[in-house]
Amino acid sequence: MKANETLHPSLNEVQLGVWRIVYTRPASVVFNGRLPLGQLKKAHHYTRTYIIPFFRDIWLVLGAKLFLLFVSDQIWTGIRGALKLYLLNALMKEIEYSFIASRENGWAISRVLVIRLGCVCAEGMTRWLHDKYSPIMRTRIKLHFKKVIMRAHLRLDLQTYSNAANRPNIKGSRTWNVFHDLVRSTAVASSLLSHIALILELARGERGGFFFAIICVSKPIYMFITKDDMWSNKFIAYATNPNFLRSRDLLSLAIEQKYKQEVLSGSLEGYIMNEFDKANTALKRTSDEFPTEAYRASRSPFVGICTSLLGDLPLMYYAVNAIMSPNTLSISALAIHQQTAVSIHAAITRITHQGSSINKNLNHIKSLYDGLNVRNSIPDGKLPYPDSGSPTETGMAISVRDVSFQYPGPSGTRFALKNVSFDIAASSLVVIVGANGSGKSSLVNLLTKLHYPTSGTILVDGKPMNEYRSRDLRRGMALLTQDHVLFPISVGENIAIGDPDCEDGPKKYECIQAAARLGGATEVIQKLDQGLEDMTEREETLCSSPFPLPPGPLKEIAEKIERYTEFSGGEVQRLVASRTFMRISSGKVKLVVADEPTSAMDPEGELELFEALRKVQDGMTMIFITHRFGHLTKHADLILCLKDGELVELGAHRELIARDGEYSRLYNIQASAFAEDLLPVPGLDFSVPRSRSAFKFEPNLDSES
Ligand SMILES: Nc1ncnc2c1ncn2[C@@H]1O[C@H](COP(=O)(O)OP(=O)(O)OP(=O)(O)O)[C@@H](O)[C@H]1O
Repeated sequence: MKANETLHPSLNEVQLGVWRIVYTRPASVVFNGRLPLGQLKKAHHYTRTYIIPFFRDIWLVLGAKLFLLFVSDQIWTGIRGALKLYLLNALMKEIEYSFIASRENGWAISRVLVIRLGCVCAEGMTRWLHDKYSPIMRTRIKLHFKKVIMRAHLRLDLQTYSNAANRPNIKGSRTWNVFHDLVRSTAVASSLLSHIALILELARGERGGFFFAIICVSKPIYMFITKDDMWSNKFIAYATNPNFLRSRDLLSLAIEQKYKQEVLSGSLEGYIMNEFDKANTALKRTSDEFPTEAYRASRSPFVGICTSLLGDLPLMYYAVNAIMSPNTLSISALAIHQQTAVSIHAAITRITHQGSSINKNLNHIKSLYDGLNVRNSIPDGKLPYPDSGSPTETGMAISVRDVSFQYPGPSGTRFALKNVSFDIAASSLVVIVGANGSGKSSLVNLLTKLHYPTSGTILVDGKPMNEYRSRDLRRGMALLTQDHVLFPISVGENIAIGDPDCEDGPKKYECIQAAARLGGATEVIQKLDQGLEDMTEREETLCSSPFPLPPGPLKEIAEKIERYTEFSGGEVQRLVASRTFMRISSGKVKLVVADEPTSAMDPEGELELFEALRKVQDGMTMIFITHRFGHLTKHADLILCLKDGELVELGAHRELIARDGEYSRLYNIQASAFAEDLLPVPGLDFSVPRSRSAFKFEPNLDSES
């Protein structure tokens, strides 16, 4: 936010040291004579749509017995404090009475003692039950909601998924905490109510007791009233001080690994330290404490002094009372009142904390259930693919009719594609070229139904794409991009997952080996300790003590557990390409799309991959995106040349060279750099450069044309 921007009337702002805090104004607490109907309606809607389904699901997962056990345990936890205080009060009174009256009072004391002991035993018993059954309940709830959340994530298409608001913003492990927190609110509420009941009960039995009770609860009430609104409302805090921001950036330059190489090679150590000192000197005495700390330091001492004085008020009252009219209040009453006041204070504090955590928890539940009901933005059809009308022996035929496309959300403000039309014949080899940002990837995202055109139509085998079942259509496609990654599973499964329907057995193993060969990954796998069984990177599994492990056998075990194989960018692309060949081996693929899948590969690997793909092309349409003009462009049946989201040229290589337009311009930029260095290579139907590190392109094409 800029300094001169005016603030919305619903917001307040305050500067604390280097931080600017903008927060929503607290809602008016003054009752204006009308029921806050809007709020009530909202609460009703929330309860019906989110809270009841959440608790119903948990009831079903836990079963009635465990559910009720948990809830009653929480209520008991809430009231047992007040009950114990009540019994303590009774006990102290009886003891006091026997002292003052110098009379034996054994029976009454024993009776109260036995009840209190029963209460303490019940407390121990419920704690044991809680410890025994909580892990069972926690596991059941977590597992159930993990599955629900996974399903909610998996069912969303890419276009819908890219909007973070459509994704459940909660982890399975968090659901237990949400449930626990919500039920704990009943414990806090019952604790507050039972302590209030206790203090009223105590007040009833003493002369002046009621006034004394009010004095005892004055501190928690005062703290509740003077509670700070800023942090309990929605707020943002952002650093505005340029010197603070600079010193923070310089710190990250010094300590973050990603900058290390450049800092070292540029000998920037001295510069960074000097600049850091300069920024800190310029910061002068402006506090860079975290906003909450800075706020605490900025508060007036008045509230703190009043709070402490109110805490001591019961003692003062008792002392004055003892001087003025002795014997009106008992010592035990003072102790119990004080203790009750402390408990009420604790309950009120917990209720205020609970308020913000309830809000957070309700938002988690909302995002969970909303996530389950989000409608995918890409329409799904009913037709199976390939349907009875599609030719079985040939690849996918595609027609793009006047398609324009704009990415959803704030980032997609301009059209990535504008009025694009073309036809791709079944089983043809198509290459898409164009400068960076010209719309190549966006186009294949539409052809593979990962995104959906803003306007226009795409026909697949003569029928609109959205008439087919998305799942079937995607099964008939294989997409290979430079961004594809290895999954956190074994290397073998990373390849096998290309054809998830392939049944385990020797045939599957052979298919994996063949796919690895075609993807150029055989050597990569041979280098691994456990071959196909090797694990790729995975989520951390090690849980160790918070102290750093000293060198020794324990550390060695920990290192072994954390070990996984790291692959270079080119090796990852070879393994991912193998996955695509595995997919192709399923026999269901009718369209292969490769979006610069060899960007990190060496020239030999790239050449082999393109050759392997062309060899298996039979019965499939293939679309390649490339910046490198050469083997692919020469053999392409159709080249689509994009510029600024528009299809500016289409045709075969020679036609486009002859046209002397955008394609020819891009081609000549590359060709001119290497044309003189090329020699024909025997055994290949096109020439490759003499040097393996040289950029490959197709020689003599101009002269041929
Ligand atoms: N997820 C996205 N959200 C919003 N805009 C996007 C998104 N992806 C791409 N764009 C925009 O769409 C336009 C076309 O991008 P696209 O990735 O299709 O180009 P490209 O030709 O594949 O580029 P490159 O050669 O660099 O891979 C660009 O202006 C880009 O900024």
